[in-house]
Amino acid sequence: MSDDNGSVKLAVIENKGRALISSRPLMAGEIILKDSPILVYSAAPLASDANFCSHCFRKISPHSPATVSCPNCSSLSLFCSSQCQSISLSTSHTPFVCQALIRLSAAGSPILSHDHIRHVQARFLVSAYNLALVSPPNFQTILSLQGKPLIDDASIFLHSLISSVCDSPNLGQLGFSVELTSALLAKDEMNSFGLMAPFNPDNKERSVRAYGIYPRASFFNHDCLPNACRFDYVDSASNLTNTDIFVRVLHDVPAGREICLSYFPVNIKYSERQKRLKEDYGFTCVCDRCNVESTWSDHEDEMDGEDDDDDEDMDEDDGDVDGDVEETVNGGVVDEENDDFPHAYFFFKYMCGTEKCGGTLAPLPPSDVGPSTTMECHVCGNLSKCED
Ligand SMILES: C[S@@+](CC[C@H](N)C(=O)[O-])C[C@H]1O[C@@H](n2cnc3c(N)ncnc32)[C@H](O)[C@@H]1O
Repeated sequence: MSDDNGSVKLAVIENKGRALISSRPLMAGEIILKDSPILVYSAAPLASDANFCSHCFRKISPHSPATVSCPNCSSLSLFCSSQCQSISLSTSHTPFVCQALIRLSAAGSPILSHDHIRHVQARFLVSAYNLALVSPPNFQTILSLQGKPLIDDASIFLHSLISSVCDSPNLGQLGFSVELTSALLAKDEMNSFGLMAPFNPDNKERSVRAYGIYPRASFFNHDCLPNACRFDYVDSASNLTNTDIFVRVLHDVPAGREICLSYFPVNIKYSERQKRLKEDYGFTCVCDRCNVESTWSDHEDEMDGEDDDDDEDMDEDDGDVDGDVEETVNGGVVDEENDDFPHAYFFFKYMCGTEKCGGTLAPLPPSDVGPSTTMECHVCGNLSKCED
């Protein structure tokens, strides 16, 4: 596999599976992958009022003259324009989806007494089975992604729920079963990207508006000191491509190097990162940062600007980052004053300084004259001058 501009290719790495590696030297800020989702579904609780388009997930006002609703489920599904409505009625919001959402949201529906996470999983399953009916190749792509099925109480409950709300004689031909439902849930958990609502400094948590499955971006492995991060522009990008994601490298990368994202904000402490990666992704991280931090005591674990109470909250006062970095190699660090914290430079240069943000900074794409010195935060979107 190669992307549009030939910057990454698919490889297999021992103990990691498929991975994306640079096929040529990459310049800081370069867009190495632009990916469109094959499935996007809402992260909102069922039976809640929609305040974003059910197709493109752009924020909308229910009172805007352009806003239209679904002719069948009315306020359950609003669209930002008749164009989105028309596309959606034959793709993501077919009669199959509409009827399932009406039933799931009806008073007395068994899902309504469950946690938000089950609502979102139910939405995902309806969307995924709909995809199987409207785009079998994309459905097969989802099944080809990483993720081992686990038949547990949650998947048994969700399968029986979906059986009771989804009507289609064609589902049987797809192999509709609790095994398939469990497999889909595993693929979603392992591979979906959250499309975030805009950053609001008053909220501690940045809410996820929708989840998307991106067939090529799903091949990025995790590193606790990533060399790339992904950007989305759900509210600001032009209609119908606004759910695309863009992956940019943080710094220059030589050819043949694995390109990794961090699966969560980088300012999370070692034990929490290991726990999440094990529980949610099924692996033990042995990246360079984890190797260093595994030798730290619990006290030291909290010394790099991490906040125990809030993963998203970078407490700058706790940071060891003081700019005393002597030399850098490829985004790595040589800090002569602090051998125990070789990644100080990463936090200094690539960690967003906006309060309560926790985002990663990447340079804007390079121009003909060279790399940009403006950094963009992938969470709050703030632009700042590069600090060296
Ligand atoms: C989104 S997928 C990434 C692509 C995946 N390697 C594949 O073969 O499709 C996430 C999965 O990749 C593997 N993975 C990602 N980062 C890893 C790492 N740093 N070390 C070991 N395995 C990793 C884990 O199996 C994880 O559940």
